[in-house]
Formats: sequence, structure tokens, C-alpha cells
Amino acid sequence: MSDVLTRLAEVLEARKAADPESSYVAKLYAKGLDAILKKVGEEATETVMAAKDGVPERLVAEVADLWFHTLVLLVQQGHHPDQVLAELERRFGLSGIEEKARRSG
Ligand SMILES: N=c1c2ncn([C@@H]3O[C@H](COP(=O)(O)OP(=O)(O)OP(=O)(O)O)[C@@H](O)[C@H]3O)c2ncn1[C@@H]1O[C@H](COP(=O)(O)O)[C@@H](O)[C@H]1O
Repeated sequence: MSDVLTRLAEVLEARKAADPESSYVAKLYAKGLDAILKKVGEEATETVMAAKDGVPERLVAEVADLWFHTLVLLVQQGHHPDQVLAELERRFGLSGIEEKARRSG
């Protein structure tokens, strides 16, 4: 669905076999689930602070960090970003049908 997400997911999957000293992601995997969840929480907080500060470039950078760490979480848990994109597409498809019915009805 998204070329960037697909390629990044491949790299994140490959990092499961990498030396923790050679890679940020491999080091995070080695620290375990709690360390990954802590990063997701920190990046979510940093995203909120960036939005409050009103600096658009910072918000984009923090959301990128947040998305990245949620991707690490998904892959570590044996999932793939395509599953999330499919869920969003399903919801969008549903709302699209509702919207169409509302307009025609
Ligand atoms: N897209 C990213 C990416 N986005 C953010 N980050 C890292 O996420 C961290 C963000 O955390 P913070 O903002 O809290 O900064 P920090 O204080 O340096 O963080 P900590 O080291 O304390 O965790 C930084 O260390 C960033 O380098 C990323 N690290 C790696 N990638 C990509 O992931 C792939 C695998 O990376 P490696 O495992 O390093 O090879 C590569 O393709 C990289 O481009």
C-alpha cells in the first residue's frame, strides 16, 4: 500500500537478526517490549508538546518519530503496517459508503 512503509517494515524485520551494537532498532528489540512502549509514550508526549508549541516543522518531525516507533512496535509484535493501512482503508470505505448514501438519500 505504501512503498516507504513496506520497505521500512522489511528493514525493521531484518533488524531482528542484527547485532544490537550495530543498529538502533536491534538495540531497542534487545531491550524488549517495555523499552519500545516507553519510546512510543515519549514520542506521543513530544508530539503533543510540538503541537502546543505551534512549530509546524517540529510537529512533522515528532509525528515521524511517533509513527516510526509504532512501526517498531508492530513489527516486534509480529504484525505488518499493511494491516493498519487495511484497517484504515476499511473504515474509510465504510464512511465513504455512508457518505454516498447520505448524499443520494
Ligand atoms: N526512521 C528511523 C528513525 N526515526 C527515528 N529514529 C531514532 O529514534 C530516536 C528518537 O528518539 P529521541 O527523539 O528520544 O532521541 P534520542 O534521545 O536520540 O533517543 P534515544 O537514543 O534516547 O532512544 C533517535 O535515536 C532517532 O535516530 C530512527 N531510527 C532509525 N530509522 C530508520 O530505521 C531503519 C533502521 O535503523 P537502524 O536500526 O539504526 O539501522 C533505518 O532505515 C533508519 O533510517
